[in-house]
Amino acid sequence: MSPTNPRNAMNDGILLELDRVDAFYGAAHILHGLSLQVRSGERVALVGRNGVGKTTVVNTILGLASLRGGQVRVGSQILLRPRPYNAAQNGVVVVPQGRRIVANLTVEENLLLGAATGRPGHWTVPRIYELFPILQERAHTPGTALSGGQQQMLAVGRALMANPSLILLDEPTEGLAPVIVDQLAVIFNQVAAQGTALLLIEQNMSLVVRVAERYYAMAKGAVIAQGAVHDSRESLQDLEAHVMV
Ligand SMILES: Nc1ncnc2c1ncn2[C@@H]1O[C@H](COP(=O)(O)OP(=O)(O)OP(=O)(O)O)[C@@H](O)[C@H]1O
Repeated sequence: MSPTNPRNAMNDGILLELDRVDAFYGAAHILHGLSLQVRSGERVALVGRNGVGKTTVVNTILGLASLRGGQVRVGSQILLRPRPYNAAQNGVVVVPQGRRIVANLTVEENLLLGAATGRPGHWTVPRIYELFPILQERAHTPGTALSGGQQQMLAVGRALMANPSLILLDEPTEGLAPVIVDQLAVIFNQVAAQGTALLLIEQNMSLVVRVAERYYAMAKGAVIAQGAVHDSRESLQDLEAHVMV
């Protein structure tokens, strides 16, 4: 994309683009000329060891880390100073690390929070309950009374309620049992098949090879490798080399 030609920017299928981004927390320089792109309907993984800056990518998009070089684009909007609401307004929704379920709201109320942007689309409460029947069973339970895996399903359901074009998933399987990770792999593929693009930040490469079609690998605040992902042993080994400590 040429940043000087906004007319082309409208219809090129790019949902998210970081272009040579430098981002900081105070004086701490975390992202160094980082570029990545997600297009309509893509399933992209962002991988790398602890502390390389993956969550800072999300925080930069949300304006929670300071963007001091390069630019961020969400949907057709180029953001020189991103604010937390810009992403959701442009169809890019985050499932944050740690899930952040609202404690004093029920499961259903947490889901309805996700619809606050008012974007119309496929996803409604009944459709979320079809995807996650356990959430319907527990609809009137406080959200934080759910198990870790169920809270992750609620966080994904809440994000879908915004009818996003792209969901950013920040380490969605952290701390979850393998059987729950398997269920989430199926769910993420169903969501993608319905047309929503995914940016999956993950340390569990067995999940990445089942969900993603291409990847970016980060080290020290920059992208150091990128390529295709296949559901194969070779691809798994290739990806694991980027996250092994
Ligand atoms: N609010 C903050 N202020 C200053 N430095 C921070 C802040 N948050 C994170 N950092 C630092 O920024 C760097 C990148 O952190 P970040 O959370 O983006 O990494 P990550 O790749 O997401 O790691 P993890 O997998 O552990 O979440 C780390 O060195 C971290 O200590």
